[in-house]
Amino acid sequence: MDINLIGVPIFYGCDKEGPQFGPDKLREKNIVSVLKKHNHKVYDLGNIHVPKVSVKDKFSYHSNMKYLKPIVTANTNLAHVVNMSIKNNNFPLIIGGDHSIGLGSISGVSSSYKNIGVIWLDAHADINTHETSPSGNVHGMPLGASMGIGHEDLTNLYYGEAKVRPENVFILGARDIDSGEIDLIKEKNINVYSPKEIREIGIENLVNSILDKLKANDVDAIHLSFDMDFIDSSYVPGTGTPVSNGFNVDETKLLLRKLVQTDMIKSMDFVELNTLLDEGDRTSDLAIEILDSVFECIK
Ligand SMILES: NC(=[NH2+])NCCC[C@H](N)C(=O)O
Ligand SMILES: [Mn+2]
Ligand SMILES: [Mn+2]
Repeated sequence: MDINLIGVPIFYGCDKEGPQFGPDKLREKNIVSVLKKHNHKVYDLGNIHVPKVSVKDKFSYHSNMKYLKPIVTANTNLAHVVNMSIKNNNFPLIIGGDHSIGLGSISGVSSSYKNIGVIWLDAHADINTHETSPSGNVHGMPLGASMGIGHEDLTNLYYGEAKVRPENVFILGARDIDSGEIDLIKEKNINVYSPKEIREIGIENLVNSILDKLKANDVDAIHLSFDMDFIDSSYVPGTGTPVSNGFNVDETKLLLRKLVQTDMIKSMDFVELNTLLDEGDRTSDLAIEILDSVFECIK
């Protein structure tokens, strides 16, 4: 596999400094050589430009979407790089940054395929809108916006259509869901599995059933979006919104490896590493360990 490493040094979506250092931290930890170990060619495309705006302008663009304008700009740039990466037959590995960048990634991926699936590994559902969000943080909105739900500045990103059909979205590991999101999950019949439900079904059974459903829906590629807070909070001090009752490290690796072994995953986000909150380099080292394990299984 020819991998394009794409960094997105942004924290505007979570309104907490730290995630912007994620891409360079992983480079410092030799992410490129770790990926190359598994016989991939790796091209580091560098970091997407993120416009600098002052904290004073947080609410200047919208009253319940903080830093909206620079988020839209950075994500539009990201979408185009991701689209070109796939058109050139590469595998884009997008390193965050906060999870607002899922919108740019998915917009780029969806331009390259007819009908994509999205598997979102996260303690959160990230389907809030400006109307339901309790925080005004855009990193809680990208998956909803990708399905065409929310404010038009987000839903029209890169091109003016929904990027993924709700029936092709699978949220795994969710255990901290806001009330507006619960309503939306019911209304749109979105597939959500908590860690407890995944353990009951079994990791392998779940992956098989997701793949069967996506194939029945005629999906031609799957985008995998991995939020570090998917993992239980006891293992990931270096993430902005940690949640307990998550998977341990081995379960996480097993799930990710089973997912990529389907050969349907054609792009991946890795987000919400906050180096400023980390205990030493514990979470950064774990990030490397997980990516090492995942890319060992990608052909
Ligand atoms: N990508 C994340 N870590 N998202 C956390 C979202 C938290 C909360 N649901 C909100 O919308 O504010
Ligand atoms: Mn998230
Ligand atoms: Mn999350």
